[in-house]
Amino acid sequence: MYEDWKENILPLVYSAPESLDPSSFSVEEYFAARSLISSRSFMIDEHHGSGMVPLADLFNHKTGAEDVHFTSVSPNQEYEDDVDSENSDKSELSKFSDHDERASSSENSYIHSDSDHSSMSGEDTMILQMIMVREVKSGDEVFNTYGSLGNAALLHRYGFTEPNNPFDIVNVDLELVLKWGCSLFSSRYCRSRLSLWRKLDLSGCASEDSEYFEISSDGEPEMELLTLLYIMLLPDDTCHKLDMTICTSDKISRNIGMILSEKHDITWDTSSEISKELLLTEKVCGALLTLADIRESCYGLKSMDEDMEVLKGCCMKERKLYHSLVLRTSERRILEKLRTYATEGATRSQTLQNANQTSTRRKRLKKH
Ligand SMILES: C[S@@+](CC[C@H](N)C(=O)[O-])C[C@H]1O[C@@H](n2cnc3c(N)ncnc32)[C@H](O)[C@@H]1O
Repeated sequence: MYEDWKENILPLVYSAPESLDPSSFSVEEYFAARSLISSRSFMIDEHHGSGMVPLADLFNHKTGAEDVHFTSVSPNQEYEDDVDSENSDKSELSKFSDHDERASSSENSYIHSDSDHSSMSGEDTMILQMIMVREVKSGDEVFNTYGSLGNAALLHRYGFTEPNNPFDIVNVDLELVLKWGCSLFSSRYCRSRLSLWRKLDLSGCASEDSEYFEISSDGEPEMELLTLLYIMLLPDDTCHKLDMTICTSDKISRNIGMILSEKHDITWDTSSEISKELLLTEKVCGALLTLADIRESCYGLKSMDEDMEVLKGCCMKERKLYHSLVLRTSERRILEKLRTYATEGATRSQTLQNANQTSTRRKRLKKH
């Protein structure tokens, strides 16, 4: 953004220093103007990109409970369609920030033009319908929804958070996972395990300058993270075997599934995907617990209780403090759930291992 300002705004100010007050065109002013626009812009379509839509940006956001809904329709459809049967061939309009790659590729970030009347075809006559989809009492606020967004995304794009947001997540950077790995193994070891993981066609979520994994609001980590931890902790011989299998076959998921099931003495259904249960070994669960601690340390020295205390005493006038505390405390609650998830996973893994050992012993006894 700074580069944008330097390239586009600064030359403008230099070109007309008498008529343009430089203080109105400072980098801070530019950032403020950009946030105002991006928090109110919509993705129109592939052809037009993002833009302002007068009136559609009137409404504040409520998660999963919109009162008003936007759809774009062709003029012919407008009078034919029944307002209640809105879903079939109309398209959705949603808010999005033009900085975010995920948002720009997510389903509800576009007005999906129906093919016959695409604005790309030159017919720029799509009509925007603003439809009330709920009863709203007179005097009550009418809400739209900007999508299924966690608090970090809401704060980053729109400058606010929602308490008890069911779409909240915690991001764990790949860098942080590697930091954990390098505390146990050499960096060469970690790099080779990471490259094996990549050979399985896996990756984290990508943002501008980092790769990360999501922990959902109920504390469940992404499959990709579990697989990476699992591979980091595999014994060398199993790892080598996996590497060889990957190099000689294209049925990657099936192969890793077979190797894992072999190791755990579990019957593997070749048509099924690798399950989280299979990956949740005691060691992987231990790694999750350490990762939760490392991630929590990013919040500094204040404890969760201290944060909650400050939040309780914080009024809405202190907007920045309030929203940063809602974000912090909700993320820390998710990390707590991740710990519970890992602890329960470790117990299940232990039980499964004990059961397997008992059954192996019985089989051996029968043979004798
Ligand atoms: C599209 S505008 C919504 C109309 C808005 N009230 C305005 O100022 O134009 C988006 C901005 O409204 C504010 N906003 C929207 N929903 C909100 C909410 N649930 N709580 C607090 N602020 C909200 C945020 O500042 C956000 O950047």
